[in-house]
Amino acid sequence: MLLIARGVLPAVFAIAMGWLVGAVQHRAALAAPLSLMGITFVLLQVLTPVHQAVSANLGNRVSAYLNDALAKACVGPPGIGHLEDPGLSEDLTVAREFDRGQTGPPMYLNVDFVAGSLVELVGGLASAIVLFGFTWWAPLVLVAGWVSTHWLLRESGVWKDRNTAEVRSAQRHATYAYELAVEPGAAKELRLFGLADWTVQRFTERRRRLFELQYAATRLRERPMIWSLLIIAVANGLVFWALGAAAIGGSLPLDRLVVFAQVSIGVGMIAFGGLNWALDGAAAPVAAVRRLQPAMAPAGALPVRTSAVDAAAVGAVRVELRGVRFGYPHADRQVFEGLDLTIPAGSSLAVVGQNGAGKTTLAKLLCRLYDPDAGTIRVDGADLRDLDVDAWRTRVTAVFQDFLKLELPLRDNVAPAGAPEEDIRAALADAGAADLADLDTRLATGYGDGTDLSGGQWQRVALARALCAVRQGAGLVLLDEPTAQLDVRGEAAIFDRILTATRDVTTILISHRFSTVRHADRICVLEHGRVVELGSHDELIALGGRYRTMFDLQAQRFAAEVDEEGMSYDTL
Ligand SMILES: Nc1ncnc2c1ncn2[C@@H]1O[C@H](COP(=O)(O)OP(=O)(O)OP(=O)(O)O)[C@@H](O)[C@H]1O
Repeated sequence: MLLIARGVLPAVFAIAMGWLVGAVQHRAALAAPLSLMGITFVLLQVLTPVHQAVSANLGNRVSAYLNDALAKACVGPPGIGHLEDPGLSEDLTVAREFDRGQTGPPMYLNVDFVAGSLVELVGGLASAIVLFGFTWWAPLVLVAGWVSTHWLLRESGVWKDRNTAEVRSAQRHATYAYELAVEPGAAKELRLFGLADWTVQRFTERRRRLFELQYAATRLRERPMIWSLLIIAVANGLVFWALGAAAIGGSLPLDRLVVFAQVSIGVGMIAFGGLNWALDGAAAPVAAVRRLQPAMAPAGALPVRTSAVDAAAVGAVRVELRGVRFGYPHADRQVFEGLDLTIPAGSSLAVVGQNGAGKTTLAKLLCRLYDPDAGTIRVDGADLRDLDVDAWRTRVTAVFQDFLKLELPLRDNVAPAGAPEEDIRAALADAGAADLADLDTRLATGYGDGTDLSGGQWQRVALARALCAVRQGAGLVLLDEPTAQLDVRGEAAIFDRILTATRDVTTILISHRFSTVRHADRICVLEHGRVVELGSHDELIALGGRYRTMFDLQAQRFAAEVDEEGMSYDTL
């Protein structure tokens, strides 16, 4: 309504002006035409800022809708393949970054442009309708002339090529360099390794490339420009010639001439303005989100079998992997090529192997973040794919290497889904973090009551989260380098407590530290996607194979340590 009202006002103003001229000519009363002119003028002034506010609001709502839709598309799938899929990452960048204003106006401005341009379109059409009062062909000629500019100049649209791979890739790199520059996480090493200038240069280069692409797309191409000018000149020449001829011939009185001359100019509002460009700018993130939604769902999907088994069991879990084959999507290398492994319920298994051997991938498969390409993973005899994913995930818990640091109070970091306070405190104590902070202290700086933790302290919190989940019923615990950031003293002390706390559940410990590994009931050595050795520490040492070699290598570098207080640590 607002849009149409604003659009027709210029035509109404032209009519009022003609009425006023006629009234002056015929010495009639001026009050009515003057009032109409006044009201129209005031409305024109008032409606513009109102309209801008409404369209900015609409733009913000569109942004919020897109952000919501993207968040749901990312979080919705039960697996995580869609977030690690290189084929989706460029769309993800466009969809995520659209409102930062780096690659085009933010959504609220785009929507304002679109709304403003639609007002002009309505205004031009309203003028054309009034012009029918002069003659039938004049508005048709003018509208055709001005509409042709949309078609002819469309080719020069700012972001006509916005969705090309080159634009998206330049955009992604520019964003990456920008984040490196502004995020605190990268600040230390950027400075230490002298990368600050490189980052700025990289950002500037990518931005320049984006501007070049933008300019190339914007550049008015000569031929369509000349055609546009010609068509518009001919159309306006014809109409104004006809208006002049009619006025001179006496068939068009002055008041009508004033109206028709004004609306003839007004039809020009239809011309190619910011509409196409703004529509492109507003449409690109919408298109990216709409492409992502259907693409992400299958990439992160975990097929549900019809014969779903209830996973609401309790106690330690028995895990069996048979002939498991797995490769990450789009990767040319298989991580597992027929992995066989059995982990009895209530036992602890340490997994060792070189970097990239697949230890973390094994943990991801057991959490069912991915399904194997072939083979089966059975828990307590049931195929993991037959279990309800959410129910299974209440039975498995993990500390990953890149564990989550929630900007929430310590209490919520330990029990994100809630747990009795005594369990939270006990879990913190088991992780050696009993005195870390008050449970209600927010673990983030930048808040009045917040505090940040050291790397090792954060690791204890992540450990406490897993141990708290054990108290809530998890039967399988995956610990991926759970003590990597702890000091030797802390590690030795905590490890015993972890073993006690996880005594009744099945534990899989991934570690390069043989001082912790040796405590596990059994140790498995992963190599080239297979188990090459399996047994207790003593058995594998006696075997004299891969484990023995790795153990001896580390043993040469670590002797029993005695600190300044005379305490000795069994580092190996
Ligand atoms: N998201 C991913 N997409 C593609 N390939 C991946 C992905 N994550 C891991 N890989 C590859 O899978 C292989 C196994 O990785 P994984 O992280 O399981 O090794 P790891 O044994 O845990 O290594 P580390 O000891 O360094 O932690 C590696 O070759 C790695 O490059």
